[in-house]
Amino acid sequence: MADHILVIDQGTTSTRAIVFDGEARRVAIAKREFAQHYPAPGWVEHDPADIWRDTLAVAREAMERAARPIAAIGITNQRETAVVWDRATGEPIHRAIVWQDRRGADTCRALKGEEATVRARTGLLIDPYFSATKIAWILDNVAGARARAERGELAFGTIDSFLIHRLTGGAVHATDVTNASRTMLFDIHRGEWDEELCHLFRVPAAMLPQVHDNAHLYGTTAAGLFDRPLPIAGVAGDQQAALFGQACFARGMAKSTYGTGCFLLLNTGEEAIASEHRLLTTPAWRSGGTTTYALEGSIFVAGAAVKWLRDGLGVITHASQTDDMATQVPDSHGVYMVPAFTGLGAPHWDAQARGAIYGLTLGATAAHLARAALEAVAYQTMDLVDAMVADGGERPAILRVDGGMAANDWLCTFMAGMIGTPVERPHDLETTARGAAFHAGLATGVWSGTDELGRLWQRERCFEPSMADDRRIALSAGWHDAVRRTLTGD
Ligand SMILES: Nc1ncnc2c1ncn2[C@@H]1O[C@H](COP(=O)(O)OP(=O)(O)O)[C@@H](O)[C@H]1O
Ligand SMILES: O=P(O)(O)OC[C@H](O)CO
Repeated sequence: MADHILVIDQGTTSTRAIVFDGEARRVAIAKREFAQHYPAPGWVEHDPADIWRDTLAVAREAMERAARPIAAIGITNQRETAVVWDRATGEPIHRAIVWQDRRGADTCRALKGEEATVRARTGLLIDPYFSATKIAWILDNVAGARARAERGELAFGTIDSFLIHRLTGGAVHATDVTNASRTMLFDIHRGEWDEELCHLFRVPAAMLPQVHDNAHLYGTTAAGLFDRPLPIAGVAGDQQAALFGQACFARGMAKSTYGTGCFLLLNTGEEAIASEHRLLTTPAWRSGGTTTYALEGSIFVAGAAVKWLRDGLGVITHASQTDDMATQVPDSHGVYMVPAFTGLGAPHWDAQARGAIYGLTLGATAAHLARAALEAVAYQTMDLVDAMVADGGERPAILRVDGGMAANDWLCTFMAGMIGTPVERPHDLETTARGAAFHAGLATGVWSGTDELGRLWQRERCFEPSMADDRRIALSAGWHDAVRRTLTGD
């Protein structure tokens, strides 16, 4: 029996395809980076044609390298990013508006009075990060689009949905519960689209895809795309997929992914905890109609601050150098970096805040800046964990980390110290793709259930907390002072 799973991981800056074997080991990978478009300050767009072209290319390449029969396809993706296409031709009517895009800010500000309702139903805050205002913008700015959408001629989808549509030759318009939950149009308690929210955000319900469990037979790839038609059997937004891929199946387990940004998710079981600290409540997965929920803290800048040290300031040539630089100095010399380059996410949600560096003296060096950039990531993680605990979530006994930046040993050690919890790193840092593979493998009988999947998770290293309390308290106070000075109150 074929037991290999092909996962398409469509991220913000690259599209990857990874083949996993029946032991969830990676046997082949192919990757392509694609163009980012910034048509105006605060706007970010992707061309869906690029995404489709790269998806096909990397999927074919990875399958060829693996040279094994594929049992099923899993899809995981950057969330919230919105595509609107013509149902008749399958052609997008505008470029995709990316999750980082802030053009819906004015609309969101005008609707702030409705926040309590939106929060109660969707688990989200009113923010341009989510899809709803992006869809409305396309309908209002492409000639004739709104009328066509109302007549049912246009379809909306997040990237997973767009890819399912393309892969099935236009036969299927569907998404999964995790992607649906990031639109601001989905009631996470009833598990359905919400007509009133569609009305509020001016998105015709006729445009929306059907919503399914994560492990589900979404459709079969169209003839001619691959050697033979393949079932698409698992779909999840990338951060929820990472929680699943990190085998955080039990309530109280948490993972944090450090890529461009950082996303920390805590499994809260079948309870959808309403946050009082501006965290998001989000479905982690749905199986047999039963939803497991998570509390999510989203930080917009993590690895991006290190990238800025490299590309913006030129003080490093490779991201991994920050590990040695931070080790070289005994402390940050009083330097704090608040990486609010694109505003601050959870728990502050201050869209107008901008990055700041405090405490500079003539003694500050590039090593102190590098250390301050890494420390900021740990401080923000600490703030998220504290907010989750204050919301009634359990303090995670262990934090599992992944993503490119989790390769940084110094960061993992410092983070364990600041949050007072062991930080565990798995062998496979591609946990996002792994999570989608798990869903697809469950749907097709490659794996029997979460007990078996839990046994496939392998620890590479555990970083134990070893920081003295007085040091942690002093650093934390310095960080919070820096954040206070950065917030705009907007
Ligand atoms: N060893 C490292 N130390 C610090 N930062 C790193 C390291 N390796 C990668 N990064 C940062 O992590 C990010 C890359 O992680 P990745 O998971 O590939 O991101 P994404 O999928 O969001 O594009 C980059 O922003 C890079 O600056
Ligand atoms: O593409 P990534 O890995 O940066 O993830 C993006 C998130 O899904 C945005 O919510």
